[in-house]
Amino acid sequence: MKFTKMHGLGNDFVVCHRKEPLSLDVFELARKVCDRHLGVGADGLVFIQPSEQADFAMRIINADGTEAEQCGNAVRCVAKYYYDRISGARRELTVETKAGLQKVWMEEDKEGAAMVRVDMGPPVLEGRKVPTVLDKDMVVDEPVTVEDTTFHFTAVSMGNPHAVIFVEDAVQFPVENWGPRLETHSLFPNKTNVEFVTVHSPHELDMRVWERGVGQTMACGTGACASLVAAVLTGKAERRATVHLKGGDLQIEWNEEDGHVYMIGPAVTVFEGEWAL
Ligand SMILES: N[C@@H](CCC[C@H](N)C(=O)O)C(=O)O
Repeated sequence: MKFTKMHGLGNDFVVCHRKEPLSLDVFELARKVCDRHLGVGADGLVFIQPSEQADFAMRIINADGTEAEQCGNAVRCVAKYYYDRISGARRELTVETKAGLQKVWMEEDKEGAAMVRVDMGPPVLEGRKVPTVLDKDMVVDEPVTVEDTTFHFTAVSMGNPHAVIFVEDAVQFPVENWGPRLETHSLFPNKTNVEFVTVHSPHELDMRVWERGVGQTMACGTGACASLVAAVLTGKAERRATVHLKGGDLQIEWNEEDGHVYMIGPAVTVFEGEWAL
């Protein structure tokens, strides 16, 4: 199986372009390929597949073998892959994901990294649709208790679930300690991605993430979108901000006119390889 190793701000993927579906267990394959000691090493295995509605479809399987509905950093990577090899000079592309159709624009290259703009669609805020057991219209600043510590979270779905928690200092926050316990808390029957966020100014946020099915990663595109939406909902930020992540910055905008969230960030190709099936 030929693959390309790619990353978006250090959130890394093994990208595989298949015209035919693989006849083997792709979830087991993801676990093996993503293993950082015994495999290629990645946060996820991503398939580019044919689509009837878009230029191509993307499927993302987390390192633990669970499938996610959406992945912002992977969308930028697959768009770069398709643009470099397939689309010719066409800069506007469409991608089908489990969370819906997305429009992507290839912007200028900066020092080897393509900048990619993605329409991530509207956030879903209804408590019943965001996979929590809370039966509310919106889940904003709700308490969640782990042992004797209570956090307050805002639930935002960008196709995949996020619990955004505002903290004093996201950069120093012990993500590895609280992340796994919040990811698997009984409030989140489908588990959740967890973002720890500090708002420095209405246009600047620090974010650290514990990703569902992966662990702490260097960046999360959908997490950055969810964090800005949560910061706007709680009156902490304006609709356009820079989100600083471990791996670098994303520009996020929650557009007032169409209600969609737009993300701009880099996508990088690292190397090509072949995995013996
Ligand atoms: N890194 C991603 C999100 C990947 C999926 C996530 N782990 C989930 O299970 O929802 C991003 O950049 O959005």
